[in-house]
Amino acid sequence: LPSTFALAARRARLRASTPVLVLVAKYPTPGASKTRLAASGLGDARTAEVARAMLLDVLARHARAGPRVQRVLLFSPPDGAHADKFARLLREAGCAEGDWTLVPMRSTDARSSNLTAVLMDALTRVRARFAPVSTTIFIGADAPTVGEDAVRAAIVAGLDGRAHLCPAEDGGYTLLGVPADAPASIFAGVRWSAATTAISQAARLAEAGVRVDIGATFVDVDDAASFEDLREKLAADDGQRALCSRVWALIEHGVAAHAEPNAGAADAPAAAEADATAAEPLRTGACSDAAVVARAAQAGELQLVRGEAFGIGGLDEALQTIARRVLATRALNPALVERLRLRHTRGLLLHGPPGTGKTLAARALGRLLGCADERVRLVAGPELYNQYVGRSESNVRELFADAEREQREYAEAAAGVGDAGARAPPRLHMLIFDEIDALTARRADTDGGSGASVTGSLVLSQLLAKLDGLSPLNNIFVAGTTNRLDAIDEALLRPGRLELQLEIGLPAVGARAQILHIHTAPLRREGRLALDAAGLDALAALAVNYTGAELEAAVRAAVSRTVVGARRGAPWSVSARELEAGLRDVRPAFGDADGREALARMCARGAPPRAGAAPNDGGGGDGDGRAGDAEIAGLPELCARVRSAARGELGGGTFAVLVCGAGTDALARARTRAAVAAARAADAPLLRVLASEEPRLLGKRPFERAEVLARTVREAHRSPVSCVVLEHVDRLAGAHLVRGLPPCAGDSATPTAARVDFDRELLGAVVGALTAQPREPTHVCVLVCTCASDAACDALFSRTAGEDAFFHAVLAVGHKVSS
Ligand SMILES: Nc1ncnc2c1ncn2[C@@H]1O[C@H](COP(=O)(O)OP(=O)(O)OP(=O)(O)O)[C@@H](O)[C@H]1O
Repeated sequence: LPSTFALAARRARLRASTPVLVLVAKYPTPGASKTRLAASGLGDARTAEVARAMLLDVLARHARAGPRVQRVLLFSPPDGAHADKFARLLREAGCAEGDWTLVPMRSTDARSSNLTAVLMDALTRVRARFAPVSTTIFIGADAPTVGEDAVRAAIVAGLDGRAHLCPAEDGGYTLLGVPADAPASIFAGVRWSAATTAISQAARLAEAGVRVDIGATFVDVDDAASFEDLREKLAADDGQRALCSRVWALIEHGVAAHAEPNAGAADAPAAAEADATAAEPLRTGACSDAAVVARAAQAGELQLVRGEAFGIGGLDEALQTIARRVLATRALNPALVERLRLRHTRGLLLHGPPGTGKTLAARALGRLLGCADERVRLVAGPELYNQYVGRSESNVRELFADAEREQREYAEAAAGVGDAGARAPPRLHMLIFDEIDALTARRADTDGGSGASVTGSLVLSQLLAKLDGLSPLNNIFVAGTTNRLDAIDEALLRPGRLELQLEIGLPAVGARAQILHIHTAPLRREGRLALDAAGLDALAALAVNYTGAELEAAVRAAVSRTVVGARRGAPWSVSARELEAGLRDVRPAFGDADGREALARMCARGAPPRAGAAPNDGGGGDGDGRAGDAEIAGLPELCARVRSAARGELGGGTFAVLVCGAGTDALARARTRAAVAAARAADAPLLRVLASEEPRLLGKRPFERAEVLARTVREAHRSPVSCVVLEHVDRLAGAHLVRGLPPCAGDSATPTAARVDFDRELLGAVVGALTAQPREPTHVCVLVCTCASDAACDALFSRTAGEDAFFHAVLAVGHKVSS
């Protein structure tokens, strides 16, 4: 109760105080503002016009904000001449006398261009001038769509002592409401003009003990891409268009930026361009409470980590998890980290199919960690190998050398020996091992001590030694990417090594739309994309199982098609038709193209040897189990069940079908046709056919065959719906006939009949494939198996007796399965 009263009293006090809205604005002088937008082909004069129009819109829009709100125009350059110019702008915007108070921008230190100093000073002066002040809300002139609702939300949050932060789409922020109790130091150490500006600001607020509400996201215009985003937003929203009438008028009169912008950097309130300070890693600042660890990781702040700011689509959740696990402790003061004996997460392993953005995500993490590009090293696995004895291991040691040297110098300086200049904590280095499986294949898997395997093992041992030896100050972060988690030596995955492991799977439909949006952005900016967002969404729905890299390739293919198809000199733009054709040009690795070809070959094998029959007509059937194959009793019903299973009507999981039939050639063919029909009924976007006579299986040892089978099924499970045909499952399981013992005169041994036996390893692999369930509970995998001999079929059933749930559907072609 007392605390409830205290809170109510504070609220009442704050309600009686004045909220102040501070617009940070730089005068739109040609050549001196929005340099990146100007460089994008718009030119200095037009860019200044855009900047001016946005400033006028913002002034007019917020002049009408709530009656008790004080409005300050914090202007730069801060001289008398510009004060007059801004006064004229205010009149031009239709503002009444007193709507805005003109305050020249000033910084408290010699570096007048430092945005941190500018904002700290502004906060202190505003609080002194309008005391008592409740919330101080900073906005910029580059975000004309930031509205009254956002300002109101900031004022309300301030009454409860919370900050309110509206992110920009590029990782910066467009509005910050600072509550009355927050110190001005919340701006110290913020990384301005970066894709991590918003999260860095949120981390600083958390360190100061201020909770943050994350508000709506707005466009912050500073380059061609964001200007185009603004155009799209205004075009789609009548209300916003009316409130941003000046900038819209310019857009309507054909102002457009053209060249490829420098993506990724962000401005926080308008004057961010003026900030010349070097970006600092996220580990400065003072804090005194271990609870800040929890605060830094609180969900609100993590919403600020957006893949789009790094040109990554569909990986927001993965990036937020990485940020939570990796950034939270690194946002703390190193001294506190030492006192609390905290150990940062020092390693990350991203695994998943090729081309899904694992390397992109690892690089984005480097930027989130404030690692300058020269301190991020991308190492391709095989690059480290050297034929000379010991060279490969020394290559590994060299990778760590710089970070270790900096760490040593710091430790020496702290102990009073060595160079005193090295007292600043060593900066973070990042190593990204691409295809780390090449480097660290499981030591047990390396075959029998060949030269290569011994080197691989030594390289891994060296890497493990280096990871274990990293000093507690943790000035190095190691990330690995792989397509084969199963091939990674477990020693590498232990805590303290690559302890955070995340799967980056095939992108779902929303993620595919985002990726297409990212890769078509340059076309859109150039006015060469004849497709809106809804069109891209429709395309994404078509591109089932395409990875990010394949979507990018499809866009490239569409551009080539359009350019080739366009008449010489005629204007061209990429349409939905070309993008669809581009998708068809790219064969997705997790698609059905290879499977369809294999199925067509199977279909040809299944055709009855009838004179004049087309190879693909399945002998009087079209192979889909609906119209033809009438002579195979039960096939239409089987196909109907498969279809319903593939649609998810029977729930997620593995759905196995066994088609048996042997004895005569006609039965064998009918069996093959039935399997093809069942596989086609599944109509799965991922289709694989594995036959025992497969070239990739021939001549292979049982464990290698088992591995191919396991990998095929594992990959199939990545797709929402998949179908794997195991032709001759009995042979895949290594079925063979064991001759019986004949009765023998004078011998006590009982005579036995011939029986079918299996290779234990292969049978294990087949049973494993039949029982394995996709990790995603909604994914469906249809396994269509054929069995080539009655005896093997019976044996397979007797082997799996009690577990006949293996086969959810059995079609016995021309004979009766005994089980
Ligand atoms: N999620 C994504 N968003 C945007 N682009 C993507 C995405 N995933 C992949 N791409 C595109 O594909 C290219 C390759 O991606 P990346 O190298 O990160 O994949 P990967 O998963 O590391 O592949 P590999 O396992 O083969 O190394 C990227 O440069 C990018 O253009």
